[in-house]
Amino acid sequence: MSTLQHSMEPNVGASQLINLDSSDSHTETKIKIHSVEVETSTSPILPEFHGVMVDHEDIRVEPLLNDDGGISVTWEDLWVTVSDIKGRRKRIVQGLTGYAHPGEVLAVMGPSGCGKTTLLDALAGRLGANTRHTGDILINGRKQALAYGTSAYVTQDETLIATLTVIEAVYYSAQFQLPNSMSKSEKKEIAEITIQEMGLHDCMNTRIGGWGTKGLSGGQRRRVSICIEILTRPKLLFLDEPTSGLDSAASYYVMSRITQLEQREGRTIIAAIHQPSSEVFELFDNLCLLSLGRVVYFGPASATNEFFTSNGFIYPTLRNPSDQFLRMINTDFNEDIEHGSTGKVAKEEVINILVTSYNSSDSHQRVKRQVSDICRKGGGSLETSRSHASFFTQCLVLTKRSSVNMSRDVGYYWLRLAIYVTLAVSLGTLYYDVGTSYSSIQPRGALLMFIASFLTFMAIGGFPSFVEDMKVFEVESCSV
Ligand SMILES: Nc1ncnc2c1ncn2[C@@H]1O[C@H](COP(=O)(O)OP(=O)(O)OP(=O)(O)O)[C@@H](O)[C@H]1O
Repeated sequence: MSTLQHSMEPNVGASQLINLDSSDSHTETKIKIHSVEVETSTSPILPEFHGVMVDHEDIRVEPLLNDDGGISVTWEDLWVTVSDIKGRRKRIVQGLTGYAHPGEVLAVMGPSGCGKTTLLDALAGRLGANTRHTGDILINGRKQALAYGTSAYVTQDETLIATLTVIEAVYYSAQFQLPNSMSKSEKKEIAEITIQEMGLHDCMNTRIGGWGTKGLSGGQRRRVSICIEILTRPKLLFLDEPTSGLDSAASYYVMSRITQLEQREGRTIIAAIHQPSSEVFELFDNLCLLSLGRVVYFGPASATNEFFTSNGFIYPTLRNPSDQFLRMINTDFNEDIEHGSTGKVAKEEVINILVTSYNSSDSHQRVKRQVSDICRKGGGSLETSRSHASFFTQCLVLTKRSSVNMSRDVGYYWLRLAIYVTLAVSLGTLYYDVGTSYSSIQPRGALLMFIASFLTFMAIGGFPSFVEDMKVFEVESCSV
């Protein structure tokens, strides 16, 4: 047993390095705190932890209240179904219960198609029209909508304007997301700092690129998307595959910068992630492991290994743990898994064993307790509204951005301009001096008809660009 010497600030997140004074050796040890369950007569808010006697082995600090305006999200018995073309309903996620605290990263992991994105969409209120959900999704213990700018969602697919440079894309976004009370230079500074935080300073002036034009690499584009979403410093951040397309070093740097922000600003982060390296995995506070839409495990990420081992699934210690347990619960490929007591078992059986074990485990009871505690105690009051740029500024910035985009798109703008000029000269020559007599009515009518039909057909050529713009509009209108 040791004494927790360090007093924690109210807005400090759960993953903090604190000094622990070991009473017997008098040596200072740095430990990472995941969560603490301490029963005291005082409030369990973090600042009350002065001098509490806690177990050295597994100290867990779980802030139950967030008076600093942090956001706790809970979901209880969440089911999401989707209707197929025959009208039958297919279950995508089945009876999920969990929570995400301010100052913590919750990683949602599982094989492809297990329902990670669907869970994020349900929590963010972005489910599609053909999906239905039941169960409670609560923000700080209440059913409430989040104000503008308090949450952000980085989707799996990037919707960026290919012709813009990195700084332009982020700065334009800053101009219409950040409030009018900020000066242009402040907005630019925030854009530049955010770009630097995501390690993109070397390619600030590189065009994003896209179909037909090479620009940023896939991983860099991913980071630009993250930059744009974190500009408003949202309290709740959903990240769908933030590290896809990144090499392991870049994944680590991106995730560690995101977690630094989360610790500094008491942000709640829920990230669906495919295959993190061991180092990235260590950055997660809690893990929600899904398979076939069911929870296989929910709890501290650091205790996942123990959960699998206690259920008879042992994997080599020197391998990346997430690779190992994701392989065990992936039903897309047939492979029997070594099970301690019964020899080899099929993947479906592995999942059944794990789901049954989790449902009857202490971890599951702890999650339920946490959810009901959060719901009972609620949380700090949420911001009712955050200001953003006025309608007029938004129109101005979007018009400017659109003009820059079009002027850089040779096919869309300059080629058309050349065609129009050529056509105007040709038609002008053909119909030059048609006169003003009755006989000139017919050539005038023909000219008008030709111009009208030509412009209509030319407008169809702009359709692909319009579709791209609509994608950007959809993403931006969801976040603004
Ligand atoms: N709107 C929808 N209509 C039909 N099926 C859907 C819909 N949304 C999700 N699904 C199905 O639900 C399952 C889970 O999809 P989801 O995108 O949540 O998986 P995921 O775990 O995020 O996968 P990945 O890691 O490959 O992105 C998939 O089989 C998918 O086809």
